[in-house]
Amino acid sequence: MSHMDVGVPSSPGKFKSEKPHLHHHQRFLLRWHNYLPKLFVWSFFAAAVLLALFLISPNSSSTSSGFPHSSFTTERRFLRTSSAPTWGGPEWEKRVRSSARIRRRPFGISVLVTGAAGFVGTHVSNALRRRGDGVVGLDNFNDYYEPSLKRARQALLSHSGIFVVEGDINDGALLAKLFDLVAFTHVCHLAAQAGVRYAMVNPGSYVDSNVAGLVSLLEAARSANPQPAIVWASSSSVYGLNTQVPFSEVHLTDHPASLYAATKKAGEEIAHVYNHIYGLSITGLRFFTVYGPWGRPDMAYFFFTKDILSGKPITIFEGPEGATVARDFTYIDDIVQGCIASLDTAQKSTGSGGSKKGPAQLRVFNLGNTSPVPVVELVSILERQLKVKAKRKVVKMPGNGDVLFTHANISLAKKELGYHPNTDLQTGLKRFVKWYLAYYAPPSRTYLSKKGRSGGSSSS
Ligand SMILES: O=C(O)[C@H]1O[C@H](OP(=O)(O)OP(=O)(O)OC[C@H]2O[C@@H](n3ccc(=O)[nH]c3=O)[C@H](O)[C@@H]2O)[C@H](O)[C@@H](O)[C@H]1O
Repeated sequence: MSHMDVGVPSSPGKFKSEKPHLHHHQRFLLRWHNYLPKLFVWSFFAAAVLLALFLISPNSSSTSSGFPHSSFTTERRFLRTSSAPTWGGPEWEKRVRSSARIRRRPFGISVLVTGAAGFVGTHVSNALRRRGDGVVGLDNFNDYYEPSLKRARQALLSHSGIFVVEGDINDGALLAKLFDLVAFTHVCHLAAQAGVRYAMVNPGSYVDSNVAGLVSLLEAARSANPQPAIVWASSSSVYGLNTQVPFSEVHLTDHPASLYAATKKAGEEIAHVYNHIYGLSITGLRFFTVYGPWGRPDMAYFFFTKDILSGKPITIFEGPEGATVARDFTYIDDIVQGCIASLDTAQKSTGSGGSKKGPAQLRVFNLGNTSPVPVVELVSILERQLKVKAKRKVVKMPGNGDVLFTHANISLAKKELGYHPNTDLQTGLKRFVKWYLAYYAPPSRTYLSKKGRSGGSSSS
């Protein structure tokens, strides 16, 4: 029976006289029948609002650097990776093998580059390919920062004939498959959860990538036959609260100031274990604040550029009693030079079948620029390059894991790797700004529309 048949009022009171003819349970049912459409509409509306809030949450509560203003509690605990990473199948295997093929005989190497769609990963992969080495990339394309930038880097690599496998370093089956398909001579392990301050927002992601992910990678490498030599990204942050300058590899690294630093330090200890037990040849590189074209939007030089151009204030940290905060900013090409020299000088691993046949090489190098620059000076250089005055807001450095200064002693890398950084901050930032303006095309309306297209925020 429809409500039309029984004359259920369209508005209360209109057909009041008909109501008493109905039994109590009928009236109850009719009332519900009447409310159901409304209930449905309101439920639908509430669900839509919740969904919209969920979808916009990563950007709406973020600063340019991508972190929530209001609190450091975890607003989004897990990073999203590419929707459905798929691997396997004859076509996929063909692409992996073809990308790994060495074009430079007899000395070429075949390298698995993890984090290949990342900043350093892209540059290293390209440099290897340019000289004819085999390169296969691996990246999970997570949304720590705008995935569109990672996709653009992937397109660049694809243009050079490099295949980037979509997958996670924690996927042991995928790693085993890759080592099964290709006898990689080297792994350049650059996949990591980067960023010092974000460790207070999403600590779990540091453990997942920098500890569990590293172990997963080393497990696959020690089981591979032949075992590859490993070169991997540690960090200048392991020096933590060390006050001896310049930072040397012989200094203690027992006082990390952030969880990021602690996971990198843990990585160095884990490397020692895999070298000791399984004979893996391992080289850890302590990178000092790497910057340049195709860089990371979560880093200060990058989001300062964005904010200066859009007229937003930038926050510059200062130490206690106005102490200067400084970094040994290192240009990407110099870092690439150090990575490639490390790959070229890496000795073979000595293990096979899960046990070592003799001692293997274990190294750690600083890769810095050796000339720290105050952050205020970095801002002045950017102002000159961009021809826009920054709206500076100087604040006391919050207790967020940052250290006051970094300064690399690079004599060991000079001696063992022939490492000679030759790009000063002025020159390097000029190249970065040129790339940035071309990529985002500010400050015209094109900039705004492109920004929207690429996801807008420079959050991770
Ligand atoms: O060498 C490393 O091992 C690390 O280098 C990088 O960390 P950092 O040296 O901290 O770089 P970055 O964030 O660009 O801050 C630069 C400066 O700006 C200051 N800073 C920062 C933010 C801000 O709002 N204001 C400010 O003054 C800040 O206090 C600092 O003095 C990598 O991100 C990290 O992944 C790791 O690789």
